[in-house]
Amino acid sequence: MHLPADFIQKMNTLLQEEADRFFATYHEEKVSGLRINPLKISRDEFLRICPWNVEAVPFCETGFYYENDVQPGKHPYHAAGLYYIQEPSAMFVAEVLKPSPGEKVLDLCAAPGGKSTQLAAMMNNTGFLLANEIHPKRVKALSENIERLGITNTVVTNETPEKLATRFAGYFDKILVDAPCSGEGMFRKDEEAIQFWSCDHVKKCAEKQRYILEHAYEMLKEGGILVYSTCTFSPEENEQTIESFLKHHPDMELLPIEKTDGIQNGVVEWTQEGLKEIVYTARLWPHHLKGEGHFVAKMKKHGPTSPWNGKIAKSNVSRQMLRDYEQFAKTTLKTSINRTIYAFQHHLFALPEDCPSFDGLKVIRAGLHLGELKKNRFEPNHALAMALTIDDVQHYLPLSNEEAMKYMKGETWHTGQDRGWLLVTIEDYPLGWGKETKGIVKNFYPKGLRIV
Ligand SMILES: C[S@@+](CC[C@H](N)C(=O)[O-])C[C@H]1O[C@@H](n2cnc3c(N)ncnc32)[C@H](O)[C@@H]1O
Repeated sequence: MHLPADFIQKMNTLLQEEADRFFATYHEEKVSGLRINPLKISRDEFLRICPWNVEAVPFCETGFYYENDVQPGKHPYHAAGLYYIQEPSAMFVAEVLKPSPGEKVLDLCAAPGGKSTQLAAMMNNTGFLLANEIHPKRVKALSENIERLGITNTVVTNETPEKLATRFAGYFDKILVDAPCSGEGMFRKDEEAIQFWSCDHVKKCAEKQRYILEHAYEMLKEGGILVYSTCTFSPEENEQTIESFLKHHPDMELLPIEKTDGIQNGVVEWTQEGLKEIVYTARLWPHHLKGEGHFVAKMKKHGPTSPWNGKIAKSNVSRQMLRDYEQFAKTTLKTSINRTIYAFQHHLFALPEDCPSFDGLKVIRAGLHLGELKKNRFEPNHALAMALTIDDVQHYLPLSNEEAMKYMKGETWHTGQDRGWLLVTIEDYPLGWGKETKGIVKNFYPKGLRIV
């Protein structure tokens, strides 16, 4: 691995006698992790069915290390949303924000969704999570991950922080800014981050982070909590970004983060003006724990903030649309969806609780995508399958691991029965829909997700 000379010099100056231990980690193997999805599976159940050797991540209750020679991302359990592949240090960030069920939460820089999926699970799919991503390509991956993990309390948008701030001033209980950064902490995993790195890039990232934080501040309610994180080592993007933000916002208080298992304090000497409380922030270093580099700061807003004065979204579904959906629900489901139902053209969505109106925003996913009305027939969406359990449906088709791989390739099934919509499952966890007519199950696994 060829590290930039300026980076080596900078880290030597910052770390001094620790530098050798730090650089030695670049000769070690990367660590790989997955985080189970408690919306679908418990820790004990996962350990019962898990086909690989795994070891608990000490600073995240739902996190596990796995060995580098296995590929959990290719197993049907991944397609069933039982876990999310995530770099272990990154798992600590959502643990610091720790939203509760029923809260209003914003993940401002959310793609591909590692932290959003963790936050939604902590909220137990209740309340309202806005997962936003500015990049139009990256937002698709975010939306797919929200779907795969069976998340129903989340609206995914593709907006700038500025535009969101005009709509959500004073709205959120909790906000995460997992900022775009120079990615120094990911050099072991991501060669591209090395190619991109320069002292100038670090400076530009720091400017961008300040702009994003300003808008996050506007959207936080009085008493609200803001967590800022990066996956870089540079003080300009970490201690100094936070020091400068706090200087401009004296009503924001830096809160101590509890540190265990090798997590270190932020460094006062790396600030510009010697802010003592910066030790409350957390640094995750690859030479102190099993994970890559991360920085996390937690802050509380004390200043008076005008309460949000926007509108709540109302159902716009016609009687006919509702009748068509109910016809499907009566024959296929054993559960009812007790949320506001909203139509975008022919598509129906079940909105999160007390969902604000999002007219005029670029919405990629509005809560749970129920399905589409096609010539007075309702066709369920893959997202609905992913949010159900076998107890929620009239009929399901249990598959073995080998059969599940065939399903994910798009194969049809001969069953000899005629039961209509079936939830296709592995180990009782949904993989998608099949429609059984005259003995044959047509495959509704989305074409874009199929394996070749
Ligand atoms: C560190 S990544 C987020 C990772 C994500 N939170 C996760 O856990 O999967 C930072 C994200 O910020 C986005 N971003 C870049 N510029 C931005 C800006 N000006 N405002 C908001 N987000 C931005 C990037 O496209 C990128 O997806």
